[in-house]
Amino acid sequence: MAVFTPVSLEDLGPWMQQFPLGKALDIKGIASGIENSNFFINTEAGEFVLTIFENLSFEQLPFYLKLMRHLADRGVLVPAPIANDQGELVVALHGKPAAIVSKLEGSSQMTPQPVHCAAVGSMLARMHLAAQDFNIAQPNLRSLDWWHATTPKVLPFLSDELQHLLRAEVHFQDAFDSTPIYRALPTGPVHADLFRNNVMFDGERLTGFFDFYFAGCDTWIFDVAVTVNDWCIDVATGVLDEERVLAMLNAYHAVRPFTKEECIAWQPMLRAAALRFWLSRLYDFYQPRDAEMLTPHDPAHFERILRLRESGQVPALPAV
Ligand SMILES: Nc1ncnc2c1ncn2[C@@H]1O[C@H](COP(=O)(O)OP(=O)(O)O)[C@@H](O)[C@H]1O
Ligand SMILES: N[C@@H](CCOP(=O)(O)O)C(=O)O
Repeated sequence: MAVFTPVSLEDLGPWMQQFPLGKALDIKGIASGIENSNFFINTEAGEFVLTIFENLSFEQLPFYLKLMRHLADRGVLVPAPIANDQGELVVALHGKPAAIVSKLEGSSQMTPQPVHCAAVGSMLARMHLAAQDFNIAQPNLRSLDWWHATTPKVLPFLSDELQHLLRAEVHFQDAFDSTPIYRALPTGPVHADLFRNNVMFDGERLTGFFDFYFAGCDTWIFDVAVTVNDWCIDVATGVLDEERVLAMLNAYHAVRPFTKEECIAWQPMLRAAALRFWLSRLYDFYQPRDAEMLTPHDPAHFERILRLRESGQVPALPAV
C-alpha cells in the first residue's frame, strides 16, 4: 500500500474542473510508488496519472514539471504535465502539491536485452540535447555536497572496512571533481535515477522515461553511468554485461558523440554513480523515514558494484 493521501472520485470532481480534461470517470490508486501518492485517473479526455507529492514542496516542483513539459514539447518521450486554466502545472489537492501528467503505455522492462539498452541510450542522448536550453537551473541534490553531508550520518553503523571504503571513495571523488578533466565535462539537466523501473517499454518500443524527481543539473556522463550501472549488469553480481553496455553506449554516441574528456572520466563516473546509490541506500537503511520507505533497497548491491568499478576493467566509451 503506497497511497499516503487518499483521493476519491467525489474529491476529484470539483478539483478537475480547472483542467481541460472533461469529467473524471474513475480513479485508482497505484500500489508500487514509494515517495508519492500516485493514481491512474480516467477522464473524458483519456487516461492520466495524478501525483500528490508527499515530500517535495510547491517551490521545488516547477523545476521537475517544467523540465518534463520542456522535454515533451521537444519530442522526448516523457509524461507531459497538464496545465490548469491558470497555466499552472502544480496545484494544491488536500493541502499538498499535486500534478496531472499523461499516462505512458507499457510497463517496465526488468530483464533488458541489448535492444532495450540501445533504445534507452538513444533516448537519453536526445533528452540531454533537448534539455540544453531549459532555463531553470537546479543542482543535482544528491551530488558531492550531499555525499559530504550524509557520509558522517552512516559511518557509525558501518564496519571498519566499509568505513574505509566509503571514506576513500568520497576522497577520490573530491579529488577528481577538482581536475581539469572533470571541469571540462559537458553538463545540463539530467534524470539522475534512470533505473529500469523508471522507463516504460511496449515490447521493444520505448514509450517513455518517468519519475524525474531526482533530476538536476550535473554532468551528462554521470547520468550515462547511473543508467549503465542499472541496465547493463548481471543483477546478482553487479558485473557489467559487455553486450548491453556497448549497445547502450553506441546508441547514445550515435546521437551525441562522447567527448575525449568523457572517455577519460568514464571509470571515475561509474564509481561516482555506484557511490551515489550505495550512500542513499545506506542512509535509507539506517535512518529510515516514517512510512514512505516501505522496504529499503539493499545497500550491499551498490557496495558490490562500487568495488567492481574500482578494481575492474570497464568497457571503454566509443572513440571520439
Ligand atoms: N506517467 C506515467 N505513466 C504510466 N505509469 C506511471 C506514470 N507515472 C507513474 N506510473 C506508475 O506508477 C508507479 C509509481 O510511480 P513512481 O514515479 O515510481 O512513484 P514513486 O516516485 O512514488 O516511487 C510506476 O511504477 C508506474 O507503474
Ligand atoms: N533508484 C534508487 C531509488 C529511487 O527510487 P525510485 O523508485 O523513485 O526510482 C535505488 O534503486 O536506490
